[in-house]
Amino acid sequence: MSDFREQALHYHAHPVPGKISIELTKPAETVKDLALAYSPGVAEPVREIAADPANAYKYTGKGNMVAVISNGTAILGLGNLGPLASKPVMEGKALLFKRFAGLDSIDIEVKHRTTEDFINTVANIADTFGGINLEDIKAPECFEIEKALIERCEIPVFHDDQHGTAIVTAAGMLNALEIQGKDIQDAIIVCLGAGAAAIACMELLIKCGAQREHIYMLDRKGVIHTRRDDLNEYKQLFANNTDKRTLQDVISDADVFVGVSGPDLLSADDLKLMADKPVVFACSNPDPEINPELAHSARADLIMATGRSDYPNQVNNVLCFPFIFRGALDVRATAINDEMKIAAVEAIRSIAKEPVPEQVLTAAGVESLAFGAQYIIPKPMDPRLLPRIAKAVAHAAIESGVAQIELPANYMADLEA
Ligand SMILES: NC(=O)C1=CN([C@@H]2O[C@H](COP(=O)(O)OP(=O)(O)OC[C@H]3O[C@@H](n4cnc5c(N)ncnc54)[C@H](OP(=O)(O)O)[C@@H]3O)[C@@H](O)[C@H]2O)C=CC1
Ligand SMILES: CC(=O)C(=O)O
Ligand SMILES: [Mg+2]
Repeated sequence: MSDFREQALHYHAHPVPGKISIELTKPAETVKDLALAYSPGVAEPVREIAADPANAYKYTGKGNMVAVISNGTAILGLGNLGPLASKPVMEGKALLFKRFAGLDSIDIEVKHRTTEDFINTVANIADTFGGINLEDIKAPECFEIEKALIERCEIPVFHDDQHGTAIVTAAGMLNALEIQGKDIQDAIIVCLGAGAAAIACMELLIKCGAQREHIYMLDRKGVIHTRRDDLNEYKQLFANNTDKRTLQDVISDADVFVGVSGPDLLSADDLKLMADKPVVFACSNPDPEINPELAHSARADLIMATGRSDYPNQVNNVLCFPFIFRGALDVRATAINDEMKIAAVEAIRSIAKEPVPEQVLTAAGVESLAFGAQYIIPKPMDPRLLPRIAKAVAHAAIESGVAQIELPANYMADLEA
């Protein structure tokens, strides 16, 4: 493990510190080049944009640029370690935007005193970008922040830990339940965690058919129930009228466990209490709520997923955010709405049921992958994710009335071939 720690630190430090840099898209070698790129030539697009702000999409990188913005209050499952400490994660998200969707992305870590300060800072710089990906901002402030920024910004604002996680969780969950022969409408669901990811995951599972009264949500104080007087308005939506108080109370005979809380909070004994053929998504990063080896040794009839790349079934928002922004930006969507989110869920789900390309097997280092307990969801390096999700999302944006331009003819056709 310490070897892996050394490798991770070395990866981040060499050959240059960090994971992203800026590249030029125009020649800048000659006097003529500089006259076009800077003074006097740059004045021409300035005048065009001043006359019509939409020209920023024609003459600048705005339309292909996403800002990854955090205040570092919920860095993965590591907690509130501040804005600067979140920078490796935010650079990582920028790397993933570029690698998987060709989107330019820059990380911005914001130090602030009040939530209003944060909102003002982001709203005041929003026009620079084609979209804003909020990241690792803790609940409940994240809900107020996202709502205010959606109202104030003309570009899509998307809190990835809420909606990216929810989309991937829903896609994986529907597939896992199908494999286990269970219907989401009947499933008893335990959600450990009641923050950004938890609330959004459960709301989307409800939109996909789960029954709100079948969901038991827990925070650090235990089960969220109607007699608690310490619940914020978001937790209140999941308050059960129940006498159950502990994880052990609610996990007995549960069909599903979703962990979006912290490391090692689910024991093998807890797992043994679950119903036959359970589904366990232990999504806390970097360390899941239960170690997969421990979980599989406790239950042979289990479908297990984590947020990590080094185990089967990676339920991680990387399967969503690069591609949903690609589709949204390509039709200049003003928002990422529920229709676009559901389109992403269906696109992700369907890919897992199809034969897996050779290059994915090679990248995953396995000989075969087929829809089943060890493969409920596509791998992030699957080249079908980009065209399929982006296209589904762009069409959903057009059909739901938030797109500002039509899709180009044959959109993504070369990548789908
Ligand atoms: N795999 C993936 O794609 C993703 C995984 N995650 C993971 O989900 C986790 C939460 O992230 P996020 O929602 O953004 O963070 P938040 O800070 O918004 O929420 C954290 C929640 O976890 C609860 N929690 C923490 N420790 C415990 C504990 N010991 N027992 C019970 N509940 C606990 C907190 O309870 P309380 O309300 O009482 O403080 C809170 O409700 C992280 O580990 C993160 O890595 C998040 C996004 C994506
Ligand atoms: C994956 C991710 O966004 C998180 O763990 O916070
Ligand atoms: Mg995150």
